[in-house]
Amino acid sequence: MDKSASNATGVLGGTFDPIHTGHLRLAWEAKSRLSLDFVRLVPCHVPTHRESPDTTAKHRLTMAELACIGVPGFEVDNWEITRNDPSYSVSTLLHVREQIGDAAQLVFIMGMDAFNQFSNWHEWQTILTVAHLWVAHRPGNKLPEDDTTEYQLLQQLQCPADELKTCPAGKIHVHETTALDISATKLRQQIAEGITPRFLLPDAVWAYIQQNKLYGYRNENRSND
Ligand SMILES: Nc1ncnc2c1ncn2[C@@H]1O[C@H](COP(=O)(O)OP(=O)(O)OP(=O)(O)O)[C@@H](O)[C@H]1O
Ligand SMILES: O=C(O)c1ccc[n+]([C@@H]2O[C@H](COP(=O)([O-])O)[C@@H](O)[C@H]2O)c1
Repeated sequence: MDKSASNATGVLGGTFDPIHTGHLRLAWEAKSRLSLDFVRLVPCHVPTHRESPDTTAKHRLTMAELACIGVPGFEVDNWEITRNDPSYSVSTLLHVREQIGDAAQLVFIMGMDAFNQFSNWHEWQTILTVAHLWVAHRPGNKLPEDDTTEYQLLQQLQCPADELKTCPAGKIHVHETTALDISATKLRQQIAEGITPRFLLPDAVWAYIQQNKLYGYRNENRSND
């Protein structure tokens, strides 16, 4: 069976602590521009590259699920969350590749901050044999410096978005995604300081944070939430 016909898939991995509009818009623009059938949001469990989040994997997974409700083609994949080993993207992408077949387009979606560290990732060369990279500019992030592996990768593999549709893996597109200066770090700080993050993340996610008192949310003196 040709599995490629309707399986063009994007993968957005993240800590999602919490998921926010910057993530969703990033995923949506990739899906829309590349006519992807699905985008899987994959919350990571045991990050290898940063401190473990304070928020439990279950909360981060639930918030991602809430964010995807009613968004056509968006799915949450609990593959990393249900495993106890380190969350390496190469393993996740090999797993997705097995599910969608060799011929389908597979695109790993990331912001420029993540791409700037890409050559430190576990088995990054394998990732490029399994998936394309869709790299979005992010406010405050610069293109890789010219003495870096990431710069060399862009020299060799960067191409217009449409070229990602011509083969299953191995190319990189840098996209002028709508600039949204939103980060989970800033949101966590704002919530702890009593500043409402409304409209920077989906209403359902904000309601969940309030109900579960995440990120130091306290409901006293909060009349305008
Ligand atoms: N506002 C944004 N615009 C474009 N890409 C983003 C944005 N926010 C996050 N991303 C990308 O989404 C992926 C997952 O990000 P992550 O879950 O770490 O969110 P974050 O906001 O960067 O979190 P934190 O501030 O905790 O590091 C990364 O590839 C990151 O570059
Ligand atoms: O596989 C790796 O070595 C690796 C190293 C750094 C980051 N990643 C992945 O990149 C994604 C974005 O990471 P972060 O820190 O921005 O949430 C997330 O899915 C991480 O698991 C993966």
